Amino acid sequence: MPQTNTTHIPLTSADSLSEETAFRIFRAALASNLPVALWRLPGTKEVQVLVSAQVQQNLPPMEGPQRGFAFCPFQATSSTPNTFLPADLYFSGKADASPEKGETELPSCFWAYFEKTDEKQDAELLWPSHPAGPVKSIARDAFEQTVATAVKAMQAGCLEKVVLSRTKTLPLFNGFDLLTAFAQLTRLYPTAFVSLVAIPGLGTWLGATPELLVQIDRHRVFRTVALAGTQPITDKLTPADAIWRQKEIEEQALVQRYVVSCFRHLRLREYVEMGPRTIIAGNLLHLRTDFSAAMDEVGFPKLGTQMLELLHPTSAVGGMPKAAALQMIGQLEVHDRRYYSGFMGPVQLGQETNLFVNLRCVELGQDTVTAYAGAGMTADSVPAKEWVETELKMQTVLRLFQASES
Ligand SMILES: C=C(O[C@@H]1C=C(C(=O)O)C=C[C@H]1O)C(=O)O
Repeated sequence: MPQTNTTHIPLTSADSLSEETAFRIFRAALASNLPVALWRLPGTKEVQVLVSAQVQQNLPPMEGPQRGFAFCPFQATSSTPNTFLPADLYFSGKADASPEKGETELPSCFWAYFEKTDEKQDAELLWPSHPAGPVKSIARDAFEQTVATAVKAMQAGCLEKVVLSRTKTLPLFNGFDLLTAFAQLTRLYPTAFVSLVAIPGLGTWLGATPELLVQIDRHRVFRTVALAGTQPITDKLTPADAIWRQKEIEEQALVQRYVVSCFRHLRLREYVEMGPRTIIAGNLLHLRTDFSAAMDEVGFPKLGTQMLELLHPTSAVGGMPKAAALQMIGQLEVHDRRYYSGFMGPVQLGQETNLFVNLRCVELGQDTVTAYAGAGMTADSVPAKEWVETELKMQTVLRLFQASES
């Protein structure tokens, strides 16, 4: 079992045994070059894992019957396609559960590695990376100039909000261990969706996101959120004491209105809206409005699939109006976002679908780690503050790579 130095939630021995089974499955999938997803849902302890014999490029309906894991980019291209990993092997991480097989048999080499990995835990894991290598990064001055350009466009009334992102690539430190990093994130961020996805030819992504995109629970209740507005947590500040500036209130209200516009588009009125309230996400506070609708009662049995199509990319990662914001992102960002600010998560596993926006994440190269983070800009944005905000967001995961930064 990998050593972790952050143990906020003590694991019982049954938990650590099933975590170890999930990790063994993950290692065997990497060794046999198979697509694999490992995750821990917010507020739960179980580490779940899924392996596929091969990936599909079309997403099935989110309401079933197909079970699997969706992994989709910000914008699909030939080098970053939408992917769906069918659940050819799924382990729920529950203490009394055993791995369940799906439709397609995994190759025998997977089972050979699965038996073997027990003794060879320390063998170095080789994970897939994107064939084009790390994306471009931007220097502070240039980023701030870019923000200033966007602010001018918003002051001129061309658009209301745009989310601009940047990246930072560091060399990986000696002795970096992928599964230890995953385990550390699960302990550090009990309310985040913690994930590690490795897909041959596409790359390996690790993250702890606070943002739900689409949930369909076992009672067929649909949920989504409008998350935006950011401030750092300080020692004295509890969510109840947080004071928000007009800029953040407006920024979050734009996302909230965007979600409402998606419901309106479907002519659905009977949804429940709660908030906004302040929530904690690692070292940051955000404003969040929660939405829900009982799909069958409101006469929208496919609401999850329909809303997913309308929501992504939300104005929490794109902007408002959407088309103008996406165009500006294409013009001003120097990197391809790949799977950052896309969405991912289990589909119809444990009778639920849970898709999250891929934020607070890093992409792993063979000997590099690239963090991605963005911030919502409005006409009132101050470039230097937006740089700091993206730095803080990157720290959510990059703090595990501190040895890389020295
Ligand atoms: C874009 C990111 O986060 C999003 C943008 C936020 C903001 O602009 O305040 C807050 C939360 C997220 O919806 C990111 O983490 O990279």
